[in-house]
Amino acid sequence: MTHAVRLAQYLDQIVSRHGGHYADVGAVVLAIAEAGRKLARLLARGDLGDLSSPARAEPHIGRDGDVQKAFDVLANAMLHDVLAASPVAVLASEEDDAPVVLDPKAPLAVAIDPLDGSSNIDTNAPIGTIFTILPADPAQGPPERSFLCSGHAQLAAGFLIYGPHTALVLTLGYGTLIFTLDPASGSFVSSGNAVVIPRETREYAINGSNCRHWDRPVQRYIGDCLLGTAGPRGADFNTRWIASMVAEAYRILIRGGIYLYPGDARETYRDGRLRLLYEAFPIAFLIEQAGGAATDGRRHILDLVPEDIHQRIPLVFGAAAEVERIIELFRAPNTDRSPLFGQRGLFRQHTTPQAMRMDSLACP
Ligand SMILES: O=P(O)(O)OC[C@H]1O[C@](O)(COP(=O)(O)O)[C@@H](O)[C@@H]1O
Ligand SMILES: [Mg+2]
Ligand SMILES: [Mg+2]
Repeated sequence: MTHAVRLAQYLDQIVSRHGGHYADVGAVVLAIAEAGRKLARLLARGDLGDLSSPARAEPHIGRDGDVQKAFDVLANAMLHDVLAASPVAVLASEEDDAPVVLDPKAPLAVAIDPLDGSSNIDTNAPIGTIFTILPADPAQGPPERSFLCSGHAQLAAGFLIYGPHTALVLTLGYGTLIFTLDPASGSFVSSGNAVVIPRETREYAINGSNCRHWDRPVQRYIGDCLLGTAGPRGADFNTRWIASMVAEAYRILIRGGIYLYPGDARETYRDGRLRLLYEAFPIAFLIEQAGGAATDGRRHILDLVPEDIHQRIPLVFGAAAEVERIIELFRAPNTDRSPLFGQRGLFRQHTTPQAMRMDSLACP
């Protein structure tokens, strides 16, 4: 039997059970939660005025074609402020080209996606803030060095989700817990029960508009799901796509499922869309601590080491049995091909994804 626990209490418990070095980690988590509380209050107003508009008159278009919104910039500035007053040596952010040194003598490095799913600000769909906390590299090297280590180095990771309610999903390596914000008291409170993702699922999330660009193993996996009870899976699948990874991850933590943002044949999407350091690493840590799995198709996400703080990575996470199935399809993509993607199927088989053309689509 577990009891409701406040965030600060939980962090104290971790310190007393697992060591004093978690005190600094706890201070950083509380600082991020404080910024999240303020962001949630702002978003709850609804009318954000210019905050949901492009950040500049000459819109800054990112490498993936995204326009940086004024709210992306505001969220980044708010997180910088709280983390500058925390034991953080260096901060990397999706919104900053290079890491920013805060307190060179401090023990921790933090990487953030200040606003995930920011294309959804106007639509009232859930969006969030993702973070990972790592040990700072004590050597006086270039600031990015602290971030160029494997995902196993993470001391803590989490995300805030700003939806119908605000919640903080957190792991310090001792299970994944969800803390819900009580707007009356301002406290984040958890039931104390660790989250468990079922191994099996019949629900997947992927941006299906990119199907003609996908690599064969992904086409095969989705094709089998689409065939439902008539196909090799022998079961009907449900599909979801919110275009906000925190919202998809939250749903998977609550009721299971699998999320895919694979690499594809488009020039700028060979490595997918999501960033290894501040999107894939924290989500993989949270999902694995909840009994799920995360891969780029071939390797475990947490085994990877970024070469660059903004490096992208194909990302598949969620129900462990489905993630294993995807890894198996990448290992042996041609065995027992799905009829949906065969010669007379929905998508004709091409030797390379680049060779696929629109005229190869034939609606069933
Ligand atoms: O618009 P697409 O290609 O479907 O991509 C949506 C994905 O991109 C993201 O919005 C990327 O995150 P940012 O909003 O932080 O750039 C994910 O949250 C989401 O799953
Ligand atoms: Mg993001
Ligand atoms: Mg973002």
